[in-house]
Amino acid sequence: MTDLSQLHERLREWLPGQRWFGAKNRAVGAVTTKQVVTLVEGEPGLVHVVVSVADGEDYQLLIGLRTELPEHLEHARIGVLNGQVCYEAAFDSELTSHLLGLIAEDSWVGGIHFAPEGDAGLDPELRGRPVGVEQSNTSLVFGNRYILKLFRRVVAGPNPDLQLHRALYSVGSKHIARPLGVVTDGFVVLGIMQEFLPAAAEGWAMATASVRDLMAEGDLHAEEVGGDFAGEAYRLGQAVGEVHADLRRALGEDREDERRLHEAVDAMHRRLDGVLAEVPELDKHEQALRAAFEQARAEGTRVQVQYIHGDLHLGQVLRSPTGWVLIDFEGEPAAPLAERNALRSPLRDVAGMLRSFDYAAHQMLVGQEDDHQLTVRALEWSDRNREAFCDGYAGVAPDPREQAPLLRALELDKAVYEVAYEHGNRPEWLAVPLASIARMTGGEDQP
Ligand SMILES: Nc1ncnc2c1ncn2[C@@H]1O[C@H](COP(=O)(O)OP(=O)(O)O)[C@@H](O)[C@H]1O
Ligand SMILES: O=P(O)(O)O[C@H]1O[C@H](CO)[C@@H](O[C@H]2O[C@H](CO)[C@@H](O)[C@H](O)[C@H]2O)[C@H](O)[C@H]1O
Repeated sequence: MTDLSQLHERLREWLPGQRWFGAKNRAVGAVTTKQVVTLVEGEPGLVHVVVSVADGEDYQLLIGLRTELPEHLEHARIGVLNGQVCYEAAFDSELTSHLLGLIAEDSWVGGIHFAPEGDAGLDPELRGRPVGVEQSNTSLVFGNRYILKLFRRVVAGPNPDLQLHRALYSVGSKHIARPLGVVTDGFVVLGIMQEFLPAAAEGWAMATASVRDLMAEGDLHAEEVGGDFAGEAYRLGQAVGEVHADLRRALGEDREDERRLHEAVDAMHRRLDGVLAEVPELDKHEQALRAAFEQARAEGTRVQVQYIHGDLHLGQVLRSPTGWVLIDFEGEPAAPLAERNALRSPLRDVAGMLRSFDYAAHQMLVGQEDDHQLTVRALEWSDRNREAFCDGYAGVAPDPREQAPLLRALELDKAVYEVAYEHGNRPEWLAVPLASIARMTGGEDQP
């Protein structure tokens, strides 16, 4: 095994600068190497590495090795090891192309299995380029036909993204990208490859463009402005309802049960405890949040549970020419695997999407001077699209609005998660979930 110990100190500095690194708001302790596998020998070389950071998180790295780094890869430099430059290999298409070849040829290298799914029939010759978006993981697109997502934080156990894609594909779901390949070391799913949808637009980009149109025409209502999103929000609601039905069909569901409601509410309080300890700005909302959680318990709504997406928002849905497609069934990146693999209420996904409409409408106001007209427009856009989404969902599944206290508690619980997420990843956006909590509970900090 290549000795990477000379690189550990450098990785301690480099890791927190990566978008996908989960422990950004904590000091990184010692870094140790768990596994090193040489995937490509020679110049340039490619090694697959799993490192542990001191607080027990494991991360997957793809490290390129060259004696000299060309100018266009300089931004990817990590450090120097035995006279060779080490760098983030995801940016080097000369190296990433090997990954597709390994999957297409169903290969084993040093205990790692690169396998095609079913009769995928992959073309091994396409070159890979990284997806240019901020991500929790790293995705490579091959010739606009395949997309390989390499999970950065690796956790042993069943991978919900892979399991749920396989299950949905097996029942012919219209709303997923076809699974085409998997990379695993037997304990951990390291990556999954899917059909790439080149003509698809991201829901977040479409929704925020619609909000921008509305803001530019401050005197008009949402339905009077070009780029109204309500028709798409309705179809998205239908698609999410259909995916939930497909997941029930493929994997079953569990009966309604009051115990589950208590467990769900207890988990909301526990999450709040954790976030309060990290983010003092949330203190003033504690009482109102706990009251909303308890109201859901008191209403005693019975909770039907099943497999769900787990982290549904407008950045996880793509509008393809034939309809909405849901991606990334991994669940919340920071949640423990057991929780991400558990059966949960489908209202959780509905709540995630409702939060996202609120985000799309209000993120544009962050850091701006208060403008009453724009604030009213943002609320109007959010209400209109949230209703349209619920109408679409209710056309194919039980109407989520019939369980209003639980839905509200789940939305607030998601907003608490977002407070922690923004605090750790995008502090300048912390105001977005905090203002939503204030609006929903009638508290301070309302814009
Ligand atoms: N099948 C696909 N076709 C086209 N683009 C995709 C596809 N899957 C993912 N993407 C693009 O890659 C981005 C990241 O994918 P995602 O699975 O959400 O990764 P992460 O878990 O890192 O957030 C998405 O926002 C989308 O723009
Ligand atoms: O897409 P990921 O699985 O990485 O999800 C994480 O990052 C999301 C941001 O990229 C974050 O979503 C929050 O911001 C979105 C806008 O950027 C908004 O649409 C979502 O509603 C909001 O929750 C997500 O929470 C996090 O898990």
